[in-house]
Amino acid sequence: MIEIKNISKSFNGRQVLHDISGTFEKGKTSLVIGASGTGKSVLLKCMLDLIKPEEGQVLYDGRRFLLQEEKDKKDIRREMGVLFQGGALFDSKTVEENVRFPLDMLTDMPENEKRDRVEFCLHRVGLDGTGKRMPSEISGGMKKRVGIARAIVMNPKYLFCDEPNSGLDPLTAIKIDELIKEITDEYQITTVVITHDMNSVLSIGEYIMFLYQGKKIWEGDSQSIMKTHIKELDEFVFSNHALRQLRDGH
Ligand SMILES: Nc1ncnc2c1ncn2[C@@H]1O[C@H](COP(=O)(O)OP(=O)(O)OP(=O)(O)O)[C@@H](O)[C@H]1O
Repeated sequence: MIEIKNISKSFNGRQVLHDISGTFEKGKTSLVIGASGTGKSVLLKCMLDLIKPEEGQVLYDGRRFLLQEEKDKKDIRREMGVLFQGGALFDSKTVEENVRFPLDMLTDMPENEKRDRVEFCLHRVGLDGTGKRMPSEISGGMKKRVGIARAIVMNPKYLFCDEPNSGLDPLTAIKIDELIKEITDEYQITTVVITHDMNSVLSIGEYIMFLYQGKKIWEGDSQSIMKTHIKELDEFVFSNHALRQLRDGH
């Protein structure tokens, strides 16, 4: 479980996050949604301690993460997997080398165990037999899968996915969503997904935090957000009437 408590952040005197609190539960896929520029990525970076908020704390299974000594953060950092926006693969490394990178950096696991773990993770994301290929030789959806394999290679307790569907066609996006949800459920990970994809809201949002202009204006599950906040979602998040069409069955 991840708890965020009263996170506030400003840049150059302009407040971009206002007193955000919420709880992301173990074994659930939680979404943070909102229009462009509303503070989703800044919130994620605060949770990862890549940006320092002026106020607030993040607790990982009760363990305070912000403002701790670096040595105290190390254990929690090793329990995190991150799927960065755009995948962030190393272009000069093969698929296999990309996935094993965290094992090389953070563990002294024997070579054969590393090989087995990489093979297992590639298998789990449906990429058997692609280990020797270069990122330039695989599709966008496959790159996301490699990113997911790398994010889970350390067997994380916490998984963060920043816009996992960006740049994907709708069908591939649904498959990536399903994979994230399956993995979350199977390994009982606490997963936080930043998205503006309405299909994700409908299909995988077990808990949704809805941000607007740096404030949390709503939280709950996908059923109730569809019932009670359709107008705000349409206007502030998607701006394209697509949700209304879905709701009305067009
Ligand atoms: N390092 C920074 N310095 C100054 N302002 C920043 C910085 N990072 C983000 N901001 C500002 O904070 C606000 C929130 O940005 P953020 O990237 O979190 O939005 P977002 O909701 O993730 O948007 P998008 O969906 O487009 O990625 C924006 O106004 C942005 O310009």
